Amino acid sequence: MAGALVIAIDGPAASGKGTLARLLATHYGLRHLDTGLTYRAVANALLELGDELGDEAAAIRAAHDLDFATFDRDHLALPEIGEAASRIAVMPELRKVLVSRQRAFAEDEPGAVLDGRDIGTVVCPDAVAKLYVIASPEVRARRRTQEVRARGVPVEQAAILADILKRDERDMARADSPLKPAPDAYLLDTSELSIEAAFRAAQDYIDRAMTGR
Ligand SMILES: Nc1ncnc2c1ncn2[C@@H]1O[C@H](COP(=O)(O)OP(=O)(O)O)[C@@H](O)[C@H]1O
Ligand SMILES: Nc1ccn([C@@H]2O[C@H](COP(=O)(O)OP(=O)(O)O)[C@@H](O)[C@H]2O)c(=O)n1
Repeated sequence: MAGALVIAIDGPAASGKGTLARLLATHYGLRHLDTGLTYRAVANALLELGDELGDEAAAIRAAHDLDFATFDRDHLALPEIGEAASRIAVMPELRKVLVSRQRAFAEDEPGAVLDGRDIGTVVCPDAVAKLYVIASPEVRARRRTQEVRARGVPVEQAAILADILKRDERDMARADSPLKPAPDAYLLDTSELSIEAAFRAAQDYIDRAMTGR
């Protein structure tokens, strides 16, 4: 993996991880993987097969079959799939399969930006830069509500807030790879920042991390 440059971005639901990851990948000429989509796609496969969400063997088969290049982002963005994703994300053997595939993606040249919940702590602990992105629950619920409505799905902000809080709690409380900042992560609160300002703050930190300053 000599030379692969990896940027890890973690944080709670709708904090702005994916937005930053896409912008940073373009800026640094890296590939991007939204690891949340991998959990959402497995959950979606189980729902489509009519399988129980608790069937770990079926989840593992779906994880092996995933094509990381062709996620149906619009469909996977539905709130009920996010909820189902966080329920299957507690399964240790499923996580092993997805983590191994995510790591392989990260290690390909020239490197990549990965965003999720356990990138800096588990998937890529040696990443050159680690960001932990947060925003207040109210701000996150407002942004996510606008985003889902823009996709043509009518949702109530109160329901989105409840979904976000429930998922955060489950993601932070699970035994395997809980959501938490890596000890060496840079904390970025985007509550009061525009996308542009958040990007500049992230870029400034990453430039310093890459030059060892
Ligand atoms: N700093 C920001 N200011 C305003 N809106 C933002 C900001 N960062 C992200 N958003 C918007 O908030 C929503 C959630 O962001 P996203 O990057 O998808 O979060 P995550 O990947 O953490 O779930 C998106 O609609 C995105 O455009
Ligand atoms: N690296 C990751 C990424 C997502 N997940 C799980 O997948 C769910 C959906 O992740 P996501 O990143 O698509 O969610 P949002 O932050 O976009 O709402 C999360 O609530 C987690 O339970 C995980 O466990 N580990």
